Amino acid sequence: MAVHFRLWLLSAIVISFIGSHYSHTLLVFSHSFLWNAVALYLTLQSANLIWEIIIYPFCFSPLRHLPQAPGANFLLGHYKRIFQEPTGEPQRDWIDSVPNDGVIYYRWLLNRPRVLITSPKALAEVLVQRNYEFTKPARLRKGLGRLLGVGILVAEGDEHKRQRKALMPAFSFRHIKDLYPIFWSKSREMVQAMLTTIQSPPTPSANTESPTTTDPSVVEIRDWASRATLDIIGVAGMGQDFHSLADPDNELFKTYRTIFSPMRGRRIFQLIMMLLPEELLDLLPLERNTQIKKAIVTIKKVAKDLIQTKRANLADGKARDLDILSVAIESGGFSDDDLINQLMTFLAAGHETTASAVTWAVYLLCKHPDVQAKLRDELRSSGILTALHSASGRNDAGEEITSRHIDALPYLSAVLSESLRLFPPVPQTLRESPPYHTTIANHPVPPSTTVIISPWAINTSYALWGPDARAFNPDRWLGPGRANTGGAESNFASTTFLHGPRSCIGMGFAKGEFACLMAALVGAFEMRLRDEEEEIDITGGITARPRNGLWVKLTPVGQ
Ligand code: HEM
Repeated sequence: MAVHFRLWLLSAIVISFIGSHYSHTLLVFSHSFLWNAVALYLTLQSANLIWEIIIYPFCFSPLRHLPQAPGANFLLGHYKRIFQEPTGEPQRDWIDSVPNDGVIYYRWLLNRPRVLITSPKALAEVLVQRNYEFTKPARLRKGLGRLLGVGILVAEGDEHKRQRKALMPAFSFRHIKDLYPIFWSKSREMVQAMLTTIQSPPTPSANTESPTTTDPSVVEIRDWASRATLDIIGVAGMGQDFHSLADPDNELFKTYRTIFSPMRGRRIFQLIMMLLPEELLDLLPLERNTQIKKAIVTIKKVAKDLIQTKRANLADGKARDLDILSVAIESGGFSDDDLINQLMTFLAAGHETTASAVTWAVYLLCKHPDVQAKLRDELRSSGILTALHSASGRNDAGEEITSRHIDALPYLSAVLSESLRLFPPVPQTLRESPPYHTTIANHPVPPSTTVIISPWAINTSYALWGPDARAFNPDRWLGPGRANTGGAESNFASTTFLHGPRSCIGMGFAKGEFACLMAALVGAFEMRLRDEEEEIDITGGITARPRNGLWVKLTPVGQ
């Protein structure tokens, strides 16, 4: 759009200039260069819009021959559904209802093209074989970079490869396994703090966002999960405890809560973001802009302090750590500004996602009390409950809980895999085809077309998961050879963490902390929804969440 704008403006100026100096037949307003240029620019721009919105999509685009989602409007495309429904929901429907062989075509507002990837083969092509050809769209990079830092999440090509290589040691298999005692001790801290809260009279800061709750045993799960995961990424990823579990008024936590909370008019804001030139968007006097600018100052300050402390520790010759920050500093590949950006990325990407996973797992367990009870039985017979409830935090054998104990719980693993399948915390992500004509699954795709990867849709596709694709069935992950596949034929049937060189670098970290947090929650409490009949309204930008939070009634259980 920006290129076209400049191109048309330049053409109008050049034609007006030639007209006013050499050939008056080119002029509409014979005596004014300026008016002539304006008239020409508007004409060219209108012609271009008619071409882009109507003529090209309906008469020339090769995408018009692809299987198409039904119900499009002449000008709005499929945008009405996309606007009204939770992220990924229309795609979840289309993937099952539109016969296709790897891709589906639909149209965003003003018929902007979208190619939805549906088959494992096409996913492998875009995410693995040709990963660096299909980049993140510039607008997405700018939007993410603004909030999450210009770090590994938004880097492309060789720069991405370099950053990933430098950071990988912090995510090695062995190192992640060594972090389990931290995950477990924070999980215990969380349930102990919850226990204290539900046993004391309600206060505004204990049951946050709870204007209506009078029952102290009802808590908002997402809030607690976010505090726990923020503390975990602090301790395990950066060597510093933010203490947001102990102090819900912690500034960093409150900052993230503000920027990640579902905001009024989010869809409208997103729409403005997509349509306005980025430079203009930043200048608008919107409350959201003010919030983000304030948040960035706070987060950058925290990141800067972390770097200074870590550098001082390293200079004092204190023991070398393998946390993300130490690894990044010691790689020597990042300036201080780069480090701040990486920390911003890991702080946000590393806690909001897992908090979302915990929220949805608790939701599913409330909806399926039989599964919840069976899981608690497994935890009890493994000795985890003893460790959870004992003052020392050790099990009957006097051991502290490590990856060896958590990884030996097949039903826990099955429940979590099934929950991550049905409610992937990142419901959708985008790519852009290269700036030349290409193909996906042998179908022609025009330059710079937006490509949609929808874990929300793929993970519940009937074609990939069979007739019970949308049911909560942890048992599908049990039995020989099923622990990693859930019985699906392809690894690409689940895209919760994506695949390939840009898959989630924190997957092992996330799975470890998720398992510990859920083991502690289920071990400590019997959980029921506050309103059993309430339909959950899903919202979310980067991560999916219940619009009004997840309010759960907790009843403490013994060993
Ligand atoms: C259940 C929890 C999580 C889920 C579902 C999740 C999901 C994802 C997904 C889908 C992506 C790819 C985004 C894209 O390319 O469009 C991603 C990337 C990433 N995630 Fe996670 N994530 C989780 C937890 C974490 C944690 C705990 C960390 C850090 C400790 C982390 C750090 C990152 C980073 C740095 C990237 C960018 C990787 C790259 O581009 O090379 N994530 N995550």
